[in-house]
Amino acid sequence: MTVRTRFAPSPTGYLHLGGARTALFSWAYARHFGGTFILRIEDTDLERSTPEAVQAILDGMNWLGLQHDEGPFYQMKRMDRYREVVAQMLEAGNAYLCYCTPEEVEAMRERQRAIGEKPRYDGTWRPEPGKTLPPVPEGIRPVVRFKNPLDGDVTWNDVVKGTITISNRELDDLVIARPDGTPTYNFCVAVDDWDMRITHVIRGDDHVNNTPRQINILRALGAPLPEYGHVPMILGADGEKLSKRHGAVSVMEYPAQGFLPEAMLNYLARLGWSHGDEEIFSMEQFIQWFDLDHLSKSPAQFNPEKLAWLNNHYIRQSDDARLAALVRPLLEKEGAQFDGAPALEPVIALLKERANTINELSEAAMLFYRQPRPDPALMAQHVTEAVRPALAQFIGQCRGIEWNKAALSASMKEVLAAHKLKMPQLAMPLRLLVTGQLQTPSIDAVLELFGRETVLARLEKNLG
Ligand SMILES: Nc1ncnc2c1ncn2[C@@H]1O[C@H](COP(=O)(O)OP(=O)(O)OP(=O)(O)O)[C@@H](O)[C@H]1O
Repeated sequence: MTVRTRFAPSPTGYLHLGGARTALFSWAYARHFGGTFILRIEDTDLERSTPEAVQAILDGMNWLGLQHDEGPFYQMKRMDRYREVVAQMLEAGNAYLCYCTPEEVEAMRERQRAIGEKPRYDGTWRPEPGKTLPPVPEGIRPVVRFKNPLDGDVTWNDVVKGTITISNRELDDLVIARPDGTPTYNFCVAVDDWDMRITHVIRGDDHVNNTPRQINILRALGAPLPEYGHVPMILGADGEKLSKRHGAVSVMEYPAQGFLPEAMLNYLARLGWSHGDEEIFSMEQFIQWFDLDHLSKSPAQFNPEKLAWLNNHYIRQSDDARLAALVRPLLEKEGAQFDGAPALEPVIALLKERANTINELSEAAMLFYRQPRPDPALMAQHVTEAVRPALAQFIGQCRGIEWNKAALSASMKEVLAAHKLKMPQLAMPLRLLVTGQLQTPSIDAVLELFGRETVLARLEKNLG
């Protein structure tokens, strides 16, 4: 059997980390078994679905590299198929027309609530052998209801949660088509999973309540049942379920903030799944390891610090050319001047250790691409009369040394010894004069990158 999994978001907003993590598990399960991963857009909620949200989902999946093998299938394009199945179910007696108005259904529920019963459809229009149905009222367009079994249980062996049993008495005769003929959610999902030959439905556990309804519909259709695995929810830092309606951030905010897709994937993979103590792994490794046995049964909370830590790891691992290509447009936006400035790649190499995001890397790199404007108060504090002679000697030595980190460091040490100063007394004014700021990576490395002519020009200009 070929494993076939699907991710089935509704385009009622962007893709957030909770949905993306669930998509990742579904994708990885298919990849692990050399199976097929299907993308299905559940766009039947016409009021809330938008083309922009569809695009946002596709963009998010694409950024993460969660390529689908089939689809995207759009439910709105499958209406004829749903109507066909509704007709078949009516024909087979698995569904029936119900002429109750919404007001009558509400009144029915009120009565049940009043006597302390769980509100449910009372079966007025449900055909049973020997039962006489009420006369069909004039001018009412009926809904179609599914003839849910009255007794017994629905049991499935959830691949994440273990055995789950729901009594059929808990389940109403679900409306599967509205008065205008449009099909409803659980019905469409069941037909789709059947038609798309889904073998494993891996989805968030917010869907557990839908599963017995879908199983009953699939059974009535004579369709094979997929395995179901309900993965725990991802909670936001506030402990609430991440949700579009609850202000969760779009996956696409993360590239904008300077996160790398491999860091995000690694982070998401560990949200609710583990392989021993492994924290850092590639997607190839993840696909090889991924199974449904090591999923956590409790919700996982989003932890921005851990994501930042992983991003820093992947930034350090990335080659400088790739990082430079990501950083350059950000620098350009900040008005960076590249003429006569150090090449970007060695700058990246110097700074990437400490950057948690590409944006931080870009901010740090600006040091090399703007004119320094040392603050006069800081100048007065650091460029004192006591250090000026030392600076003058250093400038003099700069002409005669080889221009590299080791030679610069040796030259500075010589100046310190001659003037009985400590390193910060020379390094701080040098930083201020050459870069305009006090916080930089090690001064010898910074000076090396700027190059002899720029360093001397800036020292001479800013020393006045
Ligand atoms: N916070 C979450 N954690 C894990 N999975 C989630 C989360 N929110 C949604 N999912 C899962 O993502 C998949 C796609 O969901 P869908 O796009 O329909 O979101 P939704 O359930 O409408 O979410 P929302 O509550 O944000 O509107 C489903 O399998 C759903 O269970």
